[in-house]
Amino acid sequence: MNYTLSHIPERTTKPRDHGLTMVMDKGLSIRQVEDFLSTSAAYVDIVKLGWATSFVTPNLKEKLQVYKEAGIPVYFGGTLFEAFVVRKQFDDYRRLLDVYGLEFAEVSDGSIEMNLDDKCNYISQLAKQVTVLSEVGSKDEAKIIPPYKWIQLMKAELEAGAWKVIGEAREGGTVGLFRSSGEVRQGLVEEILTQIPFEKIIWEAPQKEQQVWFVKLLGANVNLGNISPNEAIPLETIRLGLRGDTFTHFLDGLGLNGFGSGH
Ligand SMILES: O=C(O)[C@H](CS(=O)(=O)O)OP(=O)(O)O
Repeated sequence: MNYTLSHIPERTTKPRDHGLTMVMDKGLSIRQVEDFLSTSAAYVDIVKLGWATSFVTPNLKEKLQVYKEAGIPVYFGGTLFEAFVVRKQFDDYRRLLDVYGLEFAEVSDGSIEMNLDDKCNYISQLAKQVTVLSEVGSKDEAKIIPPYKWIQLMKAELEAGAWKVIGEAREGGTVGLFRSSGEVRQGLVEEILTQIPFEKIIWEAPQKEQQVWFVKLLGANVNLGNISPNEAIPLETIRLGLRGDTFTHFLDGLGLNGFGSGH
């Protein structure tokens, strides 16, 4: 930090097990990645090259090298995994991870139908090779999965070897965990949390109001994903109670009583 400020919520430190910020890169150039990392590397734990953008991104190996030199692991979006699976190219996908030296992979079924046994099988096979993030939830806004089902899927996928489970929201934050308006499906989140430790879940929360909601519910060290590159620093200030949205939320807990009512 640039200067000293007392009473700041405690943050986990890198390499973090929780309190993760997952940024979605949807096609940054190498120069943009260098600029992004020069300001934000300290606040980014893992980067997803969104959906199948890695298929068409130029200079992919060089770009991955830039992230590697910054010590930030990268993985390809779950949609790419699904694109390989529907084409019966799972073995090619496994080889691809090695060719690009990736240490993380996402398993998802947001765009296709996949039964849980098959999904768990993919997770356990990939877990022998890389660290697996598995995503729960559909990209189809008409497909509402009831809370008990989210819990059942998350439990099974963690047991199959996923390091974390990701709650689906897409780039816009309007499906899965959220209503089409972007409002959090609060009952769903609360029910999930009765069964799954919060440290095991990465909540996709691309909108500021969604990030604020989760930080208020679960604290500075909640795992948040699908953060856009230019929102990594703003998110860190939200986590630390240094933006208006969470400023008063943290005061009492930090021993700064009596300032929480807006004066
Ligand atoms: O689900 C996601 O966050 C993304 C991006 S979007 O759905 O295409 O907007 O997909 P993923 O394949 O996990 O990157």
